[in-house]
Amino acid sequence: MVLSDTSTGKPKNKQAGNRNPRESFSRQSMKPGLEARIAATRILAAVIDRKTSLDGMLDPEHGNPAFLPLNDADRGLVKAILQSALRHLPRIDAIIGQLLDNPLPEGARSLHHLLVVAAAQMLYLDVPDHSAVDLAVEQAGGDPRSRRFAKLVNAILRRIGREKSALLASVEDLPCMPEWFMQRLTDVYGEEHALAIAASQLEPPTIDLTVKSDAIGWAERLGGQIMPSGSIRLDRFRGSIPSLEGFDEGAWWVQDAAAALPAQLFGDLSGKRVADLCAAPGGKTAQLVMAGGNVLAVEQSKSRLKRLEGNLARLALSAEIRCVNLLAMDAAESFDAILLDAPCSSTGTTRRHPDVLWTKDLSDITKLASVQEGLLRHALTLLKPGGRLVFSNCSIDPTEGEDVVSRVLADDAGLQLVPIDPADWPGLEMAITPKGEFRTTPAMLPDLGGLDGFYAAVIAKT
Ligand SMILES: C[S@@+](CC[C@H](N)C(=O)[O-])C[C@H]1O[C@@H](n2cnc3c(N)ncnc32)[C@H](O)[C@@H]1O
Repeated sequence: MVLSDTSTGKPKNKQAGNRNPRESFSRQSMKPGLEARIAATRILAAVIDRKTSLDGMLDPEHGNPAFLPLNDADRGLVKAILQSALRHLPRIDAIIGQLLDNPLPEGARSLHHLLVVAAAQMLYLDVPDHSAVDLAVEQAGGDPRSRRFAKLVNAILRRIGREKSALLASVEDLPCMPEWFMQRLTDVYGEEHALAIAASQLEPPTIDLTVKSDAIGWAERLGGQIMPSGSIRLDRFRGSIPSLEGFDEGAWWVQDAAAALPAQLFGDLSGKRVADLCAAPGGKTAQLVMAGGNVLAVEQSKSRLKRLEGNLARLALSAEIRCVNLLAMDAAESFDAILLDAPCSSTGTTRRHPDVLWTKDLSDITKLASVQEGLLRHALTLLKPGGRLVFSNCSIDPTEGEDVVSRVLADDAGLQLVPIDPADWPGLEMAITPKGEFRTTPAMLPDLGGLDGFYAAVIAKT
C-alpha cells in the first residue's frame, strides 16, 4: 500500500501550510470544530515535516493561513491541541502504533497527523470521544490523501476511546522527547536527571512575574508566591495576563524565574553605562534599567524591537534603543557592564514551547554555539577594563553555555570567570555549577513548579 502526500513538499510562500486545494471542504458547510481540527493538522505538519516554529504560525496577525480565519474559541482549541500533541508525541505515536496491524505507509504524513490530532484530543484534552472520532472520520473523508483510510481512522480512534486507560498506562514510562534529545540529556545530566527533565516537560508551565518593587505586596495581591529568584509565581494561572491587577500601570512583566537571574548578576548598576546586546522583547532590559543602569538596548530585528519599545512604554521605563547587528558595533564605544543574552536553541523552554524538540536537532545546537561564540568575542571588545559581562541563554545544552565560555576564557588571560556565590542565592544552590555558573534545568525546584533551563556566567575584564 503506497500513499502519496504532497503536503511534505516546500510551501509555496513564506507562510507554511497553506490550504491544500485538493481538500474538498467549504468553510460554510463545515461542522463546528472541523475547521479548527484541519488547521491543527496542517500546523502540526508544518512543525514536524518542515521544522517551522509554532509561535510564528499562531501569530494573530501574520500566522498560518489556516489559523487566521478562525474565531477566538477555535484559535484557543488549535493551540491546546498542538501543545498537547507536541508535548505527548512519542506516547501518541506509540499508542497509534499498537493499534495498527502494519505501520502507516512512509508517505502517509497527512493521515499520521490527522490521527495524532484526534488522539491528542481524546487522550489529553476534554473533548468527548464521539465528537473527536466523527470529526476525524469526516476530515479523512474530505481529503483525497486520506479518504480511503477513513474506516481505519474510525477503527483506531474508537479503540482509543474504549481502551484509553490501558493504552495510557502502557506508555506512561516512555519519555516524551525525541530520541536524540533524550540521549543528549542523559549524556550530560545522567539518566535520573534526564528523565526528570522529560517528566517536567509534560506539565503546563507556570506564569512568573518580575515586579518593579514590593514583591511581597504584589505576591499577596495576585495570590502568587515569591521564588528564590525574587520573581512572583502564579501557579497554573490560565486567565488573561492583561486583565491582572498591575498590568496597565506597568508594575510587573512576565518573565520566567530562571530568565530573571542573569540581569541580577550585576548587582547595583547606578551610574553605569550598560549595554543589553540581544535585547528584545526586553525583559532583561527592564531589569537593567530598574537596577539603575544607563542602558543601551541593542536588537537587530525591527519587529522584535517594536515589542521591546511597547514593553518599556507600558512599564514607563526608558532606555536608549538601537536597531543594529551587534557585530557592527565599534569597540570605540565601551561599557561598564554588558548583558549578552544570546540567540540559542531554546531547549530550556520546552515546557512553554514543546515544538522546539521537533524543529531543532544537534546540528542546530552546534551551529548556534558557533554564532554565540562570535557574538561573545565581539561583545567582549566593547567592555571597559574592569567591566563585567554576563553571558546567558535558554539552552539546556552545555555546548551553547559552559563550552562557549570556557573556550573564550582559555584564549585571553585578561578575562576571568567571576564565580557566582551560592550563599547569595538561597534556594538556588543546586543551580550553581562547581565553577560558579548558573545552570538551571526544568527538573529543578519541582515542588515550586520547575524552572526554565538557563545558563549564565559572569566574565570580568582586567
Ligand atoms: C534570546 S533573545 C533575547 C531575549 C531578551 N534578552 C529578553 O530577555 O527579553 C535573542 C535576541 O537577540 C537578537 N539577536 C540575534 N543576533 C543578534 C545580533 N547579531 N545583533 C543584535 N541582536 C541579535 C534576536 O533578534 C533576539 O531578539
